Amino acid sequence: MTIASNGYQSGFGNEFATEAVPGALPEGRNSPQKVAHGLYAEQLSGTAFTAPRGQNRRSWLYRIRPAAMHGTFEPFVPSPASAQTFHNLFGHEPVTPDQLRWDPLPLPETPTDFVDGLCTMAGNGSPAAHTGVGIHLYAANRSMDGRFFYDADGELLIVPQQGRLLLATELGVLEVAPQEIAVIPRGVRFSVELPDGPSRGYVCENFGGLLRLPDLGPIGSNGLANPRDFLTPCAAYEDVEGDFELIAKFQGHLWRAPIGHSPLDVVAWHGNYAPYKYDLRRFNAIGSISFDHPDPSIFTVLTSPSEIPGTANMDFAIFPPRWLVAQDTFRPPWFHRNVASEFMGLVHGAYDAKAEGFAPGGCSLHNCMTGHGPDAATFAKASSADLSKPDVIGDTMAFMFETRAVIAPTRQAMDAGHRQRDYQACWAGLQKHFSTPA
Ligand SMILES: O=C(O)Cc1cc(O)ccc1O
Ligand SMILES: [Fe+2]
Repeated sequence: MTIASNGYQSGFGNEFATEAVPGALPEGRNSPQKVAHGLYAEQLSGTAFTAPRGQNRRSWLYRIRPAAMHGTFEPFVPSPASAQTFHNLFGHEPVTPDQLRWDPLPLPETPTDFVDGLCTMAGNGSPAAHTGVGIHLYAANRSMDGRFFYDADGELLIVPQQGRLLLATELGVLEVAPQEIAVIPRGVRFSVELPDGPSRGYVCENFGGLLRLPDLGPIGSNGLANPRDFLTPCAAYEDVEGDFELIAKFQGHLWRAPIGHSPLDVVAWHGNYAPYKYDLRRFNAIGSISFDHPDPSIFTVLTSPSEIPGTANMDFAIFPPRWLVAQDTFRPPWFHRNVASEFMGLVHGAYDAKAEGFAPGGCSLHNCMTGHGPDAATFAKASSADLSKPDVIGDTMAFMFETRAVIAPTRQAMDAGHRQRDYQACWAGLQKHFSTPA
């Protein structure tokens, strides 16, 4: 099953209007007595009805059958019937303050689609509390076939690391390649195809405030991720019947229901609650042109606000290619401890704070007040680098999910064979250089 893409519309959070069949969108009203072409009208709300206008998100869908039409949900049993690895089972045991790092999740050897291939690494908060995040990896080798998924627990920020994803959603088709990201709003049904075969990446499941562009403050009206570079699909649908499966993630657990038709049957829609994608290479990186390495908030692509102004539920920041020109400055990230907690991944190339051991597809976790920073090799090199020349970090794309709450690793992440149990050794070679002056 493949739905052809009908292209994209540009802009972040716009009031989009799109129809795959001319005349399918009602004019001047949302819910006429009879919708054109015999379609059903359905509202999909992503925020409270009464959320302030600037944050209110909803879309009107004109579809072949309403979303209510499916069989009874029962607990989803994965196939092969191994343990369910996609869940929100974090925060129930003591969290180590150690620095943690993992090699890439191995690609599967048995047939595994996107939903089967999700593996929860860490998280905080809960879907019930509408705060926090679930952090997952995926590794898959086949397209979802007759299977559709939605996440009622949060929006999904998907960061492919290997292989493109074709995300066929109710609101249209997104093609997302490594170095691009996609966001699927809470509740939107979709199916994932893998045009490049074995694929893997990262997913942040955001239980909290919807991702938005950060304020720019003194930066001004342009810069960082520019709104027009966000792409939302035009309406595209399929009209197919069959013996299909609808999988829901609801309150931390997976459920399945039979469904006799494809739920990707939205012929037209309008509104501002819709999936989108963004090419991280379009990020306008801004940094120091005098001295000192800035805080990484300067690289925020999207932020999920909390109820405390300036203290995000989750910030999605990237470390893209850029020039380093700062003078009399240790140019890579400094040693630091933060109140915030940091889960990092690497999509491409090498990361400037870690000379070795942080591989594309790998990830690390540095929690609240846990000391971290450049490894010994990076420190030695940068402390004696020639600062009379600018440095270019050309071939890189790292990212961070930074949260205000501690990110608790799951038991399966702690026990995983790909966890680097010797990670702390990367700082062991840092020498003592000081001796008290006589
Ligand atoms: O720990 C990290 O590597 C992420 C990070 C990067 C940076 O440039 C400044 C602070 C920070 O936490
Ligand atoms: Fe850090």
